[in-house]
Amino acid sequence: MSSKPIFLKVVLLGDGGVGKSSLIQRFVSNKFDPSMFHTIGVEFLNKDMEVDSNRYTLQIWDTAGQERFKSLRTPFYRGSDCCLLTYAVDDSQSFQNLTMWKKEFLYYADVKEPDSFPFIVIGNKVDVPDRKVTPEEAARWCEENNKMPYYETSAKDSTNVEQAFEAAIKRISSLGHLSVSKKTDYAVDLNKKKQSGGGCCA
Ligand SMILES: Nc1nc2c(ncn2[C@@H]2O[C@H](COP(=O)(O)OP(=O)(O)OP(=O)(O)O)[C@@H](O)[C@H]2O)c(=O)[nH]1
Repeated sequence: MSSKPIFLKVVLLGDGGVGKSSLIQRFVSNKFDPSMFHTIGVEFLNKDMEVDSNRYTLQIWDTAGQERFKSLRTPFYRGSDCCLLTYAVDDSQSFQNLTMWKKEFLYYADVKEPDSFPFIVIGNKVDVPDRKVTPEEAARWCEENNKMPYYETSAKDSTNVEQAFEAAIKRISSLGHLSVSKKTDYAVDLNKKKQSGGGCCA
């Protein structure tokens, strides 16, 4: 096992309300809050993980999906090792917007080689019975977009949440992105900034 954890910056993008904050909360704290409020700007949380006998520190950035917060989130895309494009399976529009989210990320993160950048696609809220996006549709989109790995998750009941983050690490590794020297100290610690009352970092 490696002695020092490998640091990776992971960013979640997707429409407002698809469950990005909830997925992160489930992954980091194993909790689910049904009254989660919209994120303003960005925030991040760290989580240590072991995959294939290597230790990692994931710095997971939660971004505000609502359009009005675009200028607050885009400065934080740079330096990302992986982007988790997230939609909700009961919200067709959020699935259709994946192409927009991918473009936004590639542009503002200033990715030089888009075809080999590690993306993962997450279809969240799979616990909801009334789904609007089929797994086949999602798989097709992923296939057409450099064969991005695809996970259907539920932050509510924990389905596939850990697996999706593990897949992110494996995707980074398989696309050869682990060779970049990693620093643990460059990110600014931002306070929670939910509309529910936390400080705002915008
Ligand atoms: N049924 C169900 N509800 C979920 C799930 N994940 C999130 N939710 C609910 O969906 C709503 C929005 O969740 P958030 O995590 O705030 O969504 P977000 O993508 O972070 O939204 P923004 O901060 O606006 O970008 C909340 O009421 C959550 O409780 C899930 O897996 N299943």
